[in-house]
Amino acid sequence: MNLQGISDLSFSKALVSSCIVIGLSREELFQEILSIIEAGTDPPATAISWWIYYMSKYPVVQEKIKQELMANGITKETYLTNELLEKLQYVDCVVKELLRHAPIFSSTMKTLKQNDEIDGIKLAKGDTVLVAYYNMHKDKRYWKLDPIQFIPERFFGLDAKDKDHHRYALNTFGGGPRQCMGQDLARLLLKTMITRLMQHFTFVDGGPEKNTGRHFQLGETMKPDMAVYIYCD
Ligand code: HEM
Repeated sequence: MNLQGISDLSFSKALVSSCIVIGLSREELFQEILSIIEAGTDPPATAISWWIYYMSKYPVVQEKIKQELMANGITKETYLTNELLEKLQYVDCVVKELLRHAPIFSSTMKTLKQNDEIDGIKLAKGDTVLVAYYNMHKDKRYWKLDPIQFIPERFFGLDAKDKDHHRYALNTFGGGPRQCMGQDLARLLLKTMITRLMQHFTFVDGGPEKNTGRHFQLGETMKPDMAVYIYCD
């Protein structure tokens, strides 16, 4: 799609007014809108794919989510509200563990605005640093429970061993002024989708040969290589 392609759409006039107000060119504003649409669709969809993969490997987690839904009176017919979702603490931890575990974006790049030094390594203004989220999320130095395992309980309850993890050990949405602007929406979206899907389905492992969990890059994010059976509840 190019600018010409949207010139007849009704929001075209609003677009031009917005450009004037915020001081962006029409082209720049258009690119901003495109990046929000792209950033807002592919990453959550990838995250849900990974969640389905992990659920197929960890049936006990699915069972616990379903138990939490039942304990809160949530059935297939229940209309999900914010108040209801807020009660689902175990699902919260599943989302957190998913975002720790899944390599949706495995890293980000940052350019230094001033000279610095990290662990004795001298860095100069203008240097580019790769921040490897995925490595930090799986680094045994920062996690008390085995970081390779999918364990939502590490964040949950009185005995949550990794509740007070190093603040940078879990960094799915980046940091600083360019961190993900959609992170609250993404968490809400994931929690809602997980709850809805668990009301209706159970995911079963398609076997080690097809349901490998190896990741491959497609578009901007890392997708899972998976094959699961889906049973309607
Ligand atoms: C699970 C879902 C998501 C993940 C894992 C994710 C992750 C990220 C990451 C890692 C960055 C780069 C941060 C950095 O370099 O410091 C980013 C940027 C961004 N994200 Fe997300 N994101 C998700 C969902 C969303 C949603 C739902 C939206 C919008 C509706 C969104 C909008 C954006 C935008 C606009 C940026 C660029 C910010 C900038 O450059 O100033 N993201 N996201």
